[in-house]
Order: sequence, then structure tokens, then C-alpha cells
Amino acid sequence: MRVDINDLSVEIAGNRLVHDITLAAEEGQVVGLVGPNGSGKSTVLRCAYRALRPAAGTVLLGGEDLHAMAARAGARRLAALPQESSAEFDFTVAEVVAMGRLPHQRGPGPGGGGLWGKALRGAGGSRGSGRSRGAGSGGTGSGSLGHASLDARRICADALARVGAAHLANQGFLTLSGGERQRVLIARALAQQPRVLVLDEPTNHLDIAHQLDVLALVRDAGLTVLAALHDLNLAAGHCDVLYVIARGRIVASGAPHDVLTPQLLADVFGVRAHRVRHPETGAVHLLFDRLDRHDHQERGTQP
Ligand SMILES: Nc1ncnc2c1ncn2[C@@H]1O[C@H](COP(=O)(O)OP(=O)(O)OP(=O)(O)O)[C@@H](O)[C@H]1O
Repeated sequence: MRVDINDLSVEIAGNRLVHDITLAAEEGQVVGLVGPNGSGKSTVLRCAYRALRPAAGTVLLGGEDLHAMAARAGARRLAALPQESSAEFDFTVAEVVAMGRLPHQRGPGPGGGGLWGKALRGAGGSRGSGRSRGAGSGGTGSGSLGHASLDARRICADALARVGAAHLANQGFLTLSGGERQRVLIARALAQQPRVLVLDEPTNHLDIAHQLDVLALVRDAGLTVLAALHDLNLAAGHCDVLYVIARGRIVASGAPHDVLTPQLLADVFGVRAHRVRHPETGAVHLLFDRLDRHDHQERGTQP
């Protein structure tokens, strides 16, 4: 399913954070957003997964306005991994992944019982309850899916296995390391079986092997992906198209190595870049040195 973000602007408390952002991800493309800290990547993505309503512009999923869709219809099409999950899930890993199935569950929606109610309580009500569970103390591994269909259980188990976290199924989410949490939240997004994935820094907290595994997994999932990434080599190696954002505006877009030129990297990121070839694969990699701040400021740009 293609994604079109058209002329998107976001204002908070009278400040315009992003201006006239237009970008497109074609069906099955992995599209990366790169840019310095505070440039607006998360703000754009938050509009794309409906955590923020834009002041102007649209987010279209397959040509339909996401912000005009019912919540459940949107969640069947699009799953998100926010940069920092504010929810402190007092649930087992299996239960957290099972929440990915909520948009597909028949019966009452938000405000009703079952998993919807449990998830909503978890996002707010359980904060600070201190009722976290250790490994092996939290039930059956199918967790809250005790009453779910075999199909849903299989989908959740498969999603956990794909991120290499099947062994964590019974562990309390609050007891996980940062990288384990990140992988479980990616499994939850996969269990949602969306057509579009929006990922804000998916490699956050992950060791290098898991960074490569998760990006390969995302690449191979066949979904349309919109991802904010800080590591420019990972972005170049795993994205079909990159958009560069600086100070709330898109300043470049295209195939990764056409976009990440030494000039752009100097202007936008304040670094001197050297292109080198991998001795075995021949793939281009970038090496960076910090540009002298004085030089950088004289060019009228800000890192
Ligand atoms: N709720 C808010 N209120 C005020 N300013 C905000 C709010 N949310 C974001 N901003 C500001 O908007 C700008 C863009 O923030 P955003 O989180 O989108 O940047 P980013 O490119 O994702 O940064 P990073 O790489 O550091 O994650 C920043 O200057 C930030 O301080």
C-alpha cells in the first residue's frame, strides 16, 4: 500500500515544527527519513501514525486520508514503533505482542472489554503499579491469547520468533533490557499484520547484530516502510529512497548514495564524509570526521 504525505505542516503552541513536507513511499518501498537532532523526523512520523494532527496537509494510505479513517481501520493498515514508548506495560511479552491483534479482533472496540480494555488499562492505569513479572512467572506463553484463535496465536508466536525473542514470551515486559523491549515492540507491530510500518529509530538500543537483523527483517517483510534512522550507513544500505530533513523542511531526496553527497553531509550534518568501498562486497560506506564548527557556521548552516 502506498503512502503519500502531502504538504504537511505541524504547529505546536504557535510554533511551526515542520513545513510543507511532501513525500511518497510506493508499495513495498523502504523509505528513510534522515536529519540532525530536532529536525522534525519524529514530528512527521507522529502525523503518519496519527499521534499528531497536522495543521495542514494530508497523510494518505492507498489514497485514503488516514486522519479521516476510523481508528481500527487505520490500525489494520498501519502499525507504528514510536521513538519512546510512553506506556509502561505491566504485561508479559506474549500479552504485549497479542495487543497487535486488537485491530483484527471482533467485538467491542476501545472502551469495551477483552484485550481492548486490557490494553487501554495498560497504557495508563498500570503505570507505577510495581506489579512486574519475572521470567517464567507470567502464565503460559500464549498469555492473553488464551481465548484468541489458533491463527492469532500462531501469528504472535511467529512475530516473536522473527525478532529472535521467542524465549522471552513469558517474561514481564518491564523486566526486559532496552534492546529486548525494542524487539518485542517490533514483534507487536508485525503481529498487527499491517500493510505499512512506521518506525521511529527502530535500531535504538539494539546491538549491531540485532540492528542488521531487524533492518533485514523489515526489508524482507514486503511492507511499505517509513523509518527515521540516525545511522546513515544503515539508512543507505537498507532504504530504497531517503528524504533528508533539516529545520523542519525536506532539503533532499532520492536514491541513498545520490542524496548523501559530501556537500550535503557537510551542510546538513556538519561532518566531512569520505566514501570507501567495502573490501569484499564493494558496497559504498561513509566515514565521518567532524567539520570544524567555525567552517561550518561560516557556510551559514547549523549542525
Ligand atoms: N510537543 C512539542 N512541543 C514543543 N516543541 C516540540 C514538541 N515536539 C517536538 N518539538 C520540537 O520540534 C522539533 C522537531 O522535533 P522532532 O522530535 O520531530 O525531531 P527529530 O528530528 O525526530 O529529532 P531527534 O533526531 O533528536 O529524535 C524539535 O526542535 C523539538 O524540540
